[in-house]
Amino acid sequence: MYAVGVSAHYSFMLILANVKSARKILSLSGPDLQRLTHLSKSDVQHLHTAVAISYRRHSPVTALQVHRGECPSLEPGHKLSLACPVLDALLRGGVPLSGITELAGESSAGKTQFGLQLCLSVQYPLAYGGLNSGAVYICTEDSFPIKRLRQLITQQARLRPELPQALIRSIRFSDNIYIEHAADLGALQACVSQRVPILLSRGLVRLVVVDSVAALFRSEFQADEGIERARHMLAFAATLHRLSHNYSTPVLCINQVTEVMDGPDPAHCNFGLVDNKVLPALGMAWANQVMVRLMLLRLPGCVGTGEQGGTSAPRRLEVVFAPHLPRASCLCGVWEEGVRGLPNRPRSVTNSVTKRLETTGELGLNDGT
Ligand SMILES: Nc1ncnc2c1ncn2[C@@H]1O[C@H](COP(=O)(O)OP(=O)(O)OP(=O)(O)O)[C@@H](O)[C@H]1O
Repeated sequence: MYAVGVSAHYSFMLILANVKSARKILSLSGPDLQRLTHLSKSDVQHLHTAVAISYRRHSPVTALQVHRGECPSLEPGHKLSLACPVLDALLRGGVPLSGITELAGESSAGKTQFGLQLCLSVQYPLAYGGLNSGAVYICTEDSFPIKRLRQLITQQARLRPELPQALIRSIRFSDNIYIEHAADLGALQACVSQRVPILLSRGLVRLVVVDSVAALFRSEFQADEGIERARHMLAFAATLHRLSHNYSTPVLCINQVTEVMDGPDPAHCNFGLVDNKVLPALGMAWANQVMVRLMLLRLPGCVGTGEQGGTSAPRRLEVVFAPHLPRASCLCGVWEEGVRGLPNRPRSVTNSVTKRLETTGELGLNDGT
């Protein structure tokens, strides 16, 4: 199919030359197109320009415009808030609007809790760190934790007391979260390449969460099918990148971890080895597709800064790599009302836990914030 603006004469010559798509026109050089269609040089130039213009989604933005903040569609500097000042400080504002952000961690580390919290945070107006839109949550493994989501919604006023309470009451959080289940890789690829773009293009969502990315790639390939697995993984990541960049939408991929059996390897340190024990799943092929890699590690003991005096197992959220962040970490916990970072030195950490965390060096890790 040709672009709007291609005249009947050009169409006739193109059909005769068996050039039947805009992609083919753009991939042929001027002289090649001239030779095949017998059009003049200026006609071919006009044809190339007409096809390129009608297929270009947005007009180009110069670096100067971005620098001056004259491109509102790019929302310069805006990030999706994690709904907690400590966590936002660690990530310098929150999750970036373009590129893949990965959150890896062991089972029960609290990865899904982060994903759910972002699905609520994205629904707030820009002024409160949201994107004024909904979220799509793609489950590949477990069923969607709907009860926990309902609980988090009812607890929003406690999690975010600084926000106008009327605003919190006015948002119909559960109406703006679209849940997808993908049981195999084919279903996952169909979901991200067919259904998710529709939600994004209609402005219904501006956050994509994949929970988890490792499950299907791990289960559908044997150990000797590494190349095939990498091929599928790159195709999947390319689709996510395209969606993220076209719609300026954060993509959060939750990942599992693998235990390192053969001792510490310094090469692993840059890719997420926490305490020389675990590494995010899916290897280097996947790591190269990720822009921001975060690790969540559950620590022993308990901390208590829950709104109603509740306690939580402490966690450490660590920036493993990101182009705009130093390697840093902070302590956090999961309470009934959601996930919260703990200020630099949490006063409410019980004495024994404080001692244990101090001896293991877990406290005072807010080095980069
Ligand atoms: N209502 C709640 N109140 C307090 N803490 C909770 C609540 N619900 C969940 N949690 C905490 O969150 C943990 C589970 O977190 P989550 O389901 O996000 O783990 P996960 O990292 O996604 O694990 P998996 O990889 O197994 O899915 C629980 O162990 C608990 O510590």
